[in-house]
Amino acid sequence: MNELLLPVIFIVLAIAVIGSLITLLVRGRRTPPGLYSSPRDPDDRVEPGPHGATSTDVLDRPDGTTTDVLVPDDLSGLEEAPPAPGLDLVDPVQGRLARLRARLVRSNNALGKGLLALLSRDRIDEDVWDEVEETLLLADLGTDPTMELVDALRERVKVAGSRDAAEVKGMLHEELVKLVDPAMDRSLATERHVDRPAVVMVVGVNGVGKTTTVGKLARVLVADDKDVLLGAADTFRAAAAEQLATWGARVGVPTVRSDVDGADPASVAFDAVKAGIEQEVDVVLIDTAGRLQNKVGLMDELGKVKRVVEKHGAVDEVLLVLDATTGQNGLNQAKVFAEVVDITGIVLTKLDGTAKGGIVVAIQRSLGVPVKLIGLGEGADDLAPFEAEEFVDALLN
Ligand SMILES: Nc1nc2c(ncn2[C@@H]2O[C@H](COP(=O)(O)OP(=O)(O)OP(=O)(O)O)[C@@H](O)[C@H]2O)c(=O)[nH]1
Repeated sequence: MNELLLPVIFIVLAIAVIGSLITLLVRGRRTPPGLYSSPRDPDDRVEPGPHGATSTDVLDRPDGTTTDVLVPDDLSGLEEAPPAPGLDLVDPVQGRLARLRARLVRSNNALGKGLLALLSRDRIDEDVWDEVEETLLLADLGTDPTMELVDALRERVKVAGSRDAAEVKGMLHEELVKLVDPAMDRSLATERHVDRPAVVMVVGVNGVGKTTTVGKLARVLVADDKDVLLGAADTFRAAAAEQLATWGARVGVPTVRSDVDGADPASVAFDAVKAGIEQEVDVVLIDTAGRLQNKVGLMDELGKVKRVVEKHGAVDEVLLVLDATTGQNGLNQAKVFAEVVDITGIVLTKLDGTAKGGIVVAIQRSLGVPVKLIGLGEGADDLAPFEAEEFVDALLN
């Protein structure tokens, strides 16, 4: 019996040892956590190379010729890549405006304080209403919204017959929220389609913060578990593609760019979306060059970028970036851009540096398009989804 038992034990032990070795070998060959496996799933992350791209590729252009565009490699080559080095941790997006409200309060509370001081005077006569009007106009609220607000408040104060500070503040709060319009749909169309990514184009004049906004938005989307790809269609400014790729690399997002200065932006944008389709990403964000609204050639070029991208399918969002500190000039820019590319949302940057928060209302009114995001600083996570109530709260505190 013992003679039989010994070989059996030996065989069982040998099988166990060989099994363990095979398991270890298979584990060692798996994709490091965080890198793409094929096909992609929402949690995969790309390992950025220099400039955020992982290799160079030559893609077909829509017109059949070729262009040198740096496209992140397709996913197969990433299997053996080392784990990503420390990527940035992104601040949670939920409640960002509440966290950044100190910035708004600092720059805009003179408006709220001024209005409250006027409205809590013992006697509110015509002169006081004139001052209220002036304060609102100075905050760039615009003429029509200012008149509406003054009329509504005048009526309510008369009916209430009250000068109680808390009550007046409550009325002002309600009327301002109405003007900012909480009912507008401020969600970003960044849901992937069945067969292609959502495409977001970012447009605007020079220096308003387009590239910075694309970089910050990439972080917002990554924090929301989305696979993102950036397209550097700002081929005007030499440093723009590098700046964009650096933003992307910080959160493991690849960038499609051209290595030729002054390359055709439509071609780069087309190639970016093509790469996004091939790599099954969720969202492609396209940065475009700053262009003055009165330069017809440049505005035509922007229209072309959008039309060429749309050979892949409709663009989901066209975000117009406006610098809040430029006030009414932003309105003129907005109107011209809206004629060339259908604007679906406004990003209002540099609201941390101006007391003219009223521009939110003016811009929404003149375009009929909601402010979807606001920039409240130069920090990587200083971009917040816009919320009407929270915004008015910050103005009045
Ligand atoms: N204070 C503040 N600065 C900002 C904000 N957004 C962007 N900036 C700064 O604005 C400057 C211009 O930003 P860019 O992103 O390079 O602007 P751009 O529109 O891409 O510029 P061009 O490509 O030249 O048209 C940078 O110094 C940014 O840090 C913001 O919300 N607040």
